[in-house]
Amino acid sequence: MDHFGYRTGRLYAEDVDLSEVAVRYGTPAYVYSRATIERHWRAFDAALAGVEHLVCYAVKANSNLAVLGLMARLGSGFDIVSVGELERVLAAGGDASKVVFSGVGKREEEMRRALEVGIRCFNVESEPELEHLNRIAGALGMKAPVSLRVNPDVDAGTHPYISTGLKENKFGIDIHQAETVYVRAAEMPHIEISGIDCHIGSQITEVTPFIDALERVLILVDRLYEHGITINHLDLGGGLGITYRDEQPPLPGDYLDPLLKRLAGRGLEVLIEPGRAIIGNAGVLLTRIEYLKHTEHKDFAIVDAAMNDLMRPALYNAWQAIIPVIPRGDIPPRLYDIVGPVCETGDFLGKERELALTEGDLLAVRSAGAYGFTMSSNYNTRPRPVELMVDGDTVHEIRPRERIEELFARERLLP
Ligand SMILES: Cc1ncc(COP(=O)(O)O)c(C=O)c1O
Ligand SMILES: N[C@@H](CCCC[NH3+])C(=O)O
Repeated sequence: MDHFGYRTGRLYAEDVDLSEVAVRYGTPAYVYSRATIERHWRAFDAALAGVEHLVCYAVKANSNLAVLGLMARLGSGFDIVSVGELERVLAAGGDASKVVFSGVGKREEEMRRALEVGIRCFNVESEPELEHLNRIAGALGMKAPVSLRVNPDVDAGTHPYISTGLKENKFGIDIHQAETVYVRAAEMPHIEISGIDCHIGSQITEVTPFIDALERVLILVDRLYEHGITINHLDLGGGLGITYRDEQPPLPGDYLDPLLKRLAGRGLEVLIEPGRAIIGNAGVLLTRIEYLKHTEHKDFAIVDAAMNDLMRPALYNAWQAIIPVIPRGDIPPRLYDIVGPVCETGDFLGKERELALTEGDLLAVRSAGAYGFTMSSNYNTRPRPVELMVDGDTVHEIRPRERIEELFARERLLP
């Protein structure tokens, strides 16, 4: 459930008319809804209310400081993959002791900074990384809290580019090797084993892969007890999908209940790392039609947003709903490819969409809150869009549109 919908023939975010937003702030523009973000976060938190838990929002999904600040005020934890994300969390008022650090390639300075600020846990993804962390923590005279991210070899049934829990993926430690690595970790003087972590992929719309992964992880937990290794927390990762088109992913409670049942009586704290399911449907990308181009074979709506602003369609052939901000009934619909101005054939936001359009009309690309702005670029020297947060009837400009001069301000001519 989100807070976007039509009122008197116009698309609103909460109590704000998006056609007015487009006039005031220009297009393209990312618009997020605070009420939607908070509702989604609370749904995860409530689903875990019966156990000790921490919802660690996956910062990569949308890392604007205003978004992170909302999470911090809700008491959220954070899943980060770089020191850059860590600094954002801290700048937004996030609590370092609620941060978990994932990622296959953590650099030395990143580990050091994370240790210094006292993060909750490192999700270690390989044995060399573990050894490295042990050395760095030792040099600082500290112990690093660790969970190993295990790769359970489970098919998450998602796009191959966003599946992470298959044995051929680069992520995590093969579940069959994890026992040995845990035993080694237990012998390392500057490593403190805290938990076990498992993230199998993104945009997962069934519960079964999560259950399969958990069952494999629990076998490992039992074997670790036999070695005298105690696990305090279980990090179930993120990955719950959203409705882009007609997918019907489980609600947070329906996804977590069967997992909690399998954990009953174990006394493990539960961590989760949702990103997309919190922020994905809490954002839209507003764009205006520059030209309608009719060829013998196709009709194109050329809009002012492009693949550099929203990369998912080009990168994954992802389908995201594209709807008019002010639907019109005065002309018949046609099948349009909605394309941007970038010089790439892959620069499309949607293909073969049935829409009634004229030049100057506004469109909203839905489900753009997650992996939208964070994956954007300046390709073709295009300033990235303004980001706006709607809160009731108020609009906050949470990142102004970039200015062209800023894009090359750090570059230098040769002498
Ligand atoms: C380690 C880790 N945790 C959490 C997430 C968040 O995933 P999602 O946005 O699908 O919930 C990701 C991204 O897939 C990830 O790599
Ligand atoms: N960027 C991907 C999700 C990747 C998740 C990161 N592990 C998407 O837009 O669907």
